[in-house]
Amino acid sequence: MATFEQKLCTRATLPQRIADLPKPVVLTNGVFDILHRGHVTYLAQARELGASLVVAVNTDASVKRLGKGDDRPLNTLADRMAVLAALESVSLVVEFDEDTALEVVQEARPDIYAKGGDYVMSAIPEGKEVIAYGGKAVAIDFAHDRSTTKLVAKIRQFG
Ligand SMILES: Nc1ncnc2c1ncn2[C@@H]1O[C@H](COP(=O)(O)OP(=O)(O)OP(=O)(O)O)[C@@H](O)[C@H]1O
Ligand SMILES: O=P(O)(O)O[C@@H]1O[C@H]([C@H](O)CO)[C@@H](O)[C@H](O)[C@@H]1O
Repeated sequence: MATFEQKLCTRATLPQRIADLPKPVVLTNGVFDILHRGHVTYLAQARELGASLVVAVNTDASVKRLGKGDDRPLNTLADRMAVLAALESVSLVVEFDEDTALEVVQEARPDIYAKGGDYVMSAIPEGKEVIAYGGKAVAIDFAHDRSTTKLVAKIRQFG
């Protein structure tokens, strides 16, 4: 097993694994189907908000329910998690099968919840929850105009 795979974490062990991380802990969530520059910049900025970064990743079934397209995700959960775990900015990677990461936030109780600037913190369940228990919710501005959907469209153009 590659060393970075030690960052992969089950839901059952999440609270204990978080207890062992340097504080403050930042948590974010998402699909991360084809990783791009926007993602890695955003994750590095999220990590800089604290001392550790936990990434909760949508299962393949929960991605399907998000309506990004019948062919999504292109990369399986196991592959998306492994790629994220290999990043220097990332401390732990966990999956979630619910429609939102609210339950993960309730189990993990991060000091800081971060999401890309396409979300309004006070409008999403994860942001509301962190604010309610006295944590911080931070929307990080987009540094690069990139998206997995755009990349897929570009690839299809030449297919
Ligand atoms: N270009 C970007 N800059 C900064 N943050 C981003 C960027 N793209 C996505 N993010 C953030 O990364 C997280 C995961 O995003 P997501 O997987 O939805 O990326 P995406 O490329 O927009 O995907 P898709 O095109 O499939 O919707 C979200 O919190 C999102 O806000
Ligand atoms: O990668 P995405 O599409 O930005 O990730 C989604 O974020 C949603 C957000 O946290 C608002 O609740 C979440 O609900 C969804 O399950 C995806 O993780």
